[in-house]
Amino acid sequence: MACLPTPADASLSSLLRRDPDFSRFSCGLSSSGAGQRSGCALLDGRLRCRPNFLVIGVTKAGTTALYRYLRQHPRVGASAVKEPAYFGSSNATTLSLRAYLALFPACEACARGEATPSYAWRNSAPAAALAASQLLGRAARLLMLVREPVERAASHYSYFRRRRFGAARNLSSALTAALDEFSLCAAQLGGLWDRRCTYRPGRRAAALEAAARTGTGTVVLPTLRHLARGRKEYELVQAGLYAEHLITWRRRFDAGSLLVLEASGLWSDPLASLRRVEAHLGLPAFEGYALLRAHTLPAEAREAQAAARLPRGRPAGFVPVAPGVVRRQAWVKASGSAEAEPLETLLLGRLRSFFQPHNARLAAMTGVRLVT
Ligand SMILES: Nc1ncnc2c1ncn2[C@@H]1O[C@H](COP(=O)(O)OS(=O)(=O)O)[C@@H](OP(=O)(O)O)[C@H]1O
Repeated sequence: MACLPTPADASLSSLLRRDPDFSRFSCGLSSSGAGQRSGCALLDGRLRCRPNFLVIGVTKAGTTALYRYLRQHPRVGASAVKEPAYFGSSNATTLSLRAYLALFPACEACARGEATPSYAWRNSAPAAALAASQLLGRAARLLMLVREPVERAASHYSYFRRRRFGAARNLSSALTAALDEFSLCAAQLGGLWDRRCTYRPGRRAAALEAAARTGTGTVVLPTLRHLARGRKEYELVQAGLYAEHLITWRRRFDAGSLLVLEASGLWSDPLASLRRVEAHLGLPAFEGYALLRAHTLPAEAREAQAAARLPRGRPAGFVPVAPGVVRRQAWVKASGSAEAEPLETLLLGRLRSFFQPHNARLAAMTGVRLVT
């Protein structure tokens, strides 16, 4: 009887190793051909089904809206909570497999899935991709929403501010700190850019330091040491390195498993995006979506909506909003005041040259073009 394979890389797969239900569930799957196809098996006498799709990210690119749309489709069994954050986590609060599977309806013929926007890009992304491929199989479907990275970072920063994460006083200083950290990391690890700076740069710094102490490695500048403290500002830029994250996830899943969608497309023409999602998940087209409105829209966007000729029956939240309008909205929110916080030309130039090669790689890999 073939069960889930033993993880090849034990250090990455502690989640899989420490939960005995993994082997029991996977053996149950393997014992019946039908179960294997549907991804459902008996676990302690109850039918449990693994997800067969994941919305892996990215944070602040409209994942809540996509999850809410998917919940409406009659053939989708979405998880009972939006962000179980099951894969990749190694702390004690991680859900057990049993609790995770209990989030999904035991519908053998439906597409079951969840949306955890941090799967794609966090330091734990390589571990999450491996664990997800081991539970779901390499042919599972993945969806990743991307958003112009500066706009995304501004939205993310406004969330940090509300939660009092990070030390930066405003969006500009947060982004400056993040860019400085990346430059330092890249400079110390060699070359203008180094993929090793994408995940756990602090760990790299500590390893280099240890090597330097024993005389076998490079001396690390003290300035890089603070990366080991996992500063939140770093995440503002880290999450926007979409091509790097794609490479990480593509390594673990079949070619064609991953669909990348642009957030602004989901917002401006949700039905067109949802048709692509349905096709990717092998679902029939659903005609009954209740279209969601944007959570918040700035006054300019509301005026633009009012002035626009709306297609009959389409709610106002879905009129395309000019990129500049959305961008200003994010900056207003990030600054926490009614006044927009314009980013200085110098900083914008730095951000553009930082993200440009990443955006170009994303375009080459997926055809999705983001202009910073
Ligand atoms: N329909 C529509 N139109 C315009 N904007 C929309 C829409 N749906 C979601 N959003 C914006 O998406 C941002 C939230 O993204 P997420 O749901 O992925 O956030 S989270 O990671 O789950 O916290 C958040 O962006 P900001 O407003 O810039 O913060 C939402 O306003």
